[in-house]
Amino acid sequence: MKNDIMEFFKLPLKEKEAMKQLPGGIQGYGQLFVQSEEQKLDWADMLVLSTHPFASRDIKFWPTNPTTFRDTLDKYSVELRKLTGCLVRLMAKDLGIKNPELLGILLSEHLQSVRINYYPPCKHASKVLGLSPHSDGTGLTVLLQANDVNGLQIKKDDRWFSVKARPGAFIVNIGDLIEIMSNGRYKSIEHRVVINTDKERLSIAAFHSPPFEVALRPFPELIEAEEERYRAITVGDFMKAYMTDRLDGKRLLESLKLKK
Ligand SMILES: O=C(O)CCC(=O)C(=O)O
Ligand SMILES: [Fe+2]
Repeated sequence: MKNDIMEFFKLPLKEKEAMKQLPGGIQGYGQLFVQSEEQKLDWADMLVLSTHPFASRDIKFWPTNPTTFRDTLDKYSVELRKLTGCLVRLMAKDLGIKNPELLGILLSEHLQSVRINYYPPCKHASKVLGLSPHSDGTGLTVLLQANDVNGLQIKKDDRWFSVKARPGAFIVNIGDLIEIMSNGRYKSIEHRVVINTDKERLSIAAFHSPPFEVALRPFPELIEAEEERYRAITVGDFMKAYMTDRLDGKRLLESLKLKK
């Protein structure tokens, strides 16, 4: 996967633009969260692809150069779904959720998409951000810092900490949807990407979420003993709100809290 994405981003712009996003769409090569002509853009190119369910795949956006790309992504996404399934089972156990139906919400035909990020170096690195501060609007994200270059930072106690890139290691980020479902026991993590002056950086984020029609709310088993902390919203409505706004920390999730 690493080699295939490196080769893809090395292609001339014209070739990459064959996979260009279409107006109003999310999948494809380009940028996301662009709301205005005046907005300062993040210092990155990205390729966004839906990988699961099969019907959500828009194959015209899947590169054919390198020739192995499609097959590699197919295999990579299947393996990451298995990994996510294991993690979710462990989390459900940790939360004490036994109801198989609830577990099914997390595990059933969930949505999976990947965002492949390419951050070019920048001489004025301190003046740009690779990716603005945000928490992921998903359930669980499995992230690979693909060429082992640092850049990811997480926010803790109002300070930014760098996450060291370790060869072959995945980073698992809790997304906003799991924060809601766990009634805040698991917190989504705010993160951003900073740019290097001399090194390019590549990453692959794989996002996993329940299907659009699922009404997200804290699991009933959890709120028997504690108060409900989040307003219910469907996955589809959450994602729509997330994708049509700019990235801004955990603002959207905060707006769903019942007590501020
Ligand atoms: O490039 C990274 O390390 C982070 C990417 C990320 O946060 C995202 O795609 O949501
Ligand atoms: Fe992210």
